[in-house]
Amino acid sequence: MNHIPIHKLINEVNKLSYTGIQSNSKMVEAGNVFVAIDGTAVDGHLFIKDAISNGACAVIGEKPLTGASVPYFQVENSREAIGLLAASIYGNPSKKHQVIAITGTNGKTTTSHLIKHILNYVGESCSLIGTVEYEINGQKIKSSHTTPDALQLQKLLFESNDRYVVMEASSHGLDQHRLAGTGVDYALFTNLSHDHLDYHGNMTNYFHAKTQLFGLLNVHGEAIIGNYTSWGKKLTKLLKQQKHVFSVGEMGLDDVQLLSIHGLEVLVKDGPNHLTLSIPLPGLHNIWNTLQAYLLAKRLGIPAEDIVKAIQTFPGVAGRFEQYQNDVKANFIVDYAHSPDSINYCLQTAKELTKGKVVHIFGFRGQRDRKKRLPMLEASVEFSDEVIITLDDLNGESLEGMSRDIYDLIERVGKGKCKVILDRTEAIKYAWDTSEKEDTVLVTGKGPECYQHPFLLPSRSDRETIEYIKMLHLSNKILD
Ligand SMILES: CC(=O)N[C@H]1[C@@H](OP(=O)(O)OP(=O)(O)OC[C@H]2O[C@@H](n3ccc(=O)[nH]c3=O)[C@H](O)[C@@H]2O)O[C@H](CO)[C@@H](O)[C@@H]1O[C@H](C)C(=O)N[C@@H](C)C(=O)N[C@H](CCC(=O)O)C(=O)O
Ligand SMILES: Nc1ncnc2c1ncn2[C@@H]1O[C@H](COP(=O)(O)OP(=O)(O)OP(=O)(O)O)[C@@H](O)[C@H]1O
Repeated sequence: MNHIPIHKLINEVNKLSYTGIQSNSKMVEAGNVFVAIDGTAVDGHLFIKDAISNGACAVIGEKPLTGASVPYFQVENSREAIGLLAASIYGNPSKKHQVIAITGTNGKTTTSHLIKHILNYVGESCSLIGTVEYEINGQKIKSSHTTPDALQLQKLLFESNDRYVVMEASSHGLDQHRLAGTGVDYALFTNLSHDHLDYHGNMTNYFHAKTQLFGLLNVHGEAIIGNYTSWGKKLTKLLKQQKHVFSVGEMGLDDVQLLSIHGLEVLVKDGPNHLTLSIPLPGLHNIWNTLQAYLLAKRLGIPAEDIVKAIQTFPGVAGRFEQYQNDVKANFIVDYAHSPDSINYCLQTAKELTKGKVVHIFGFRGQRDRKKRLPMLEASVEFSDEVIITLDDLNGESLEGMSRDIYDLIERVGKGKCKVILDRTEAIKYAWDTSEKEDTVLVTGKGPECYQHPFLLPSRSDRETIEYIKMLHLSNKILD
């Protein structure tokens, strides 16, 4: 246990041999060390007795304990202790990789996929750990969390034989020390805007959680900051004294400076050089994501011309401004936006691409940051011609409560533009039926992911619904 800072040790031991670590008493097996976590829902210290009766040979926790029948290590932070212990058990696996970790409210997934694509393009192997999936040694694994818990993360790092690991560091993950014991070589910050305040309480705490990533940087590690928001500028200022900081932005001081935009091409200044980059996905937000991936790749030593070519061949990410064009009806776009800022960016992008009207279909995720519902609707009303409010996952929130909230918000900021169709598939069908060829329908929510509850049409995701309606149309069936 000499790799974790121990405050107090009860029932001293000379040498402890153990068979594994567990933070859930129900999963403890003979010889495991049980780590008690004072969690967001329950206090794991309440389950110490259960863990011991299930065979725990030692316990780690934060709170004073008397009368334990096994050694008890009292530490400052149990979640951090798990990470440090797991890293040590697996032989500090982050050291065998170049670890690139990305944080920020939006853009983590897109930027991480871009980076992996560039690395693969130049023949490097790269693991990916993030929202859509984990990919280790070329094998895809279903993702449970954007940032896996400390035990799983260290296991993935251990199993990976890839030279590079690019991972998303969510604010929950950082706050819960899921990266403890991970040395980071490159830490990226994309942006910060209103999200997850149900967990963090306010923007200052949320920002603070994000900044923790930079404390994990190795001595020669580099910070790559999106300097295009006020939070990015604040972070640059904060880190500039002690870290190697590089930035993308609109100012002369930025290492990669955006000079001008010409459709899907941008002119940028990279040090003394000017170059033109083709941006593989529409929208200003994707310009920033691409420039950040470009700068990171430059810092890795990849020649600019290779990066430019790699970016041109980027296929995009499922559900991130994914377009479904057809010959008869509107252009449908499915997007993962679920914050006011991302809705803003997506709708403005859709508007720029559309000759006709822009219709926005979305809902509010149940049991998540209720304070973002109003600014989400405000953004939607401001940038679209028609808004259709529907359901997202309720996550246990009552349908009555959600409906009440929807109608209250429409009453406040709807400006006569909003229509409510609670069945998500019906909402999409309505937009299909009423749209014209020159219109755009933006459907935001879970992108390619399935919704929890079934809707009227036999499809589980927005993508499936659009494909189903298109198929119905093509086969000329009439749906009542
Ligand atoms: C709110 C939140 O983030 N919770 C995460 C947190 O749970 P927790 O430790 O606080 O759990 P808890 O239920 O309070 O229990 C406390 C402790 O008691 C233990 N226990 C409990 C019961 C028992 O009988 N015995 C026992 O030992 C539990 O195992 C736990 O160790 O730590 C767990 C281990 O890392 C996570 O699995 C869990 O994620 C939950 C499932 C979750 O949904 N998290 C989401 C919000 C999340 O993390 N999302 C971000 C992305 C966000 C985004 O950008 O969109 C992510 O990285 O995925
Ligand atoms: N740089 C950006 N700035 C603002 N919005 C963005 C940016 N990049 C992407 N978005 C928007 O946010 C959505 C989610 O993007 P992405 O999945 O890349 O971000 P993320 O940080 O991984 O999100 P999450 O944590 O919710 O998984 C996109 O579908 C798009 O609408």
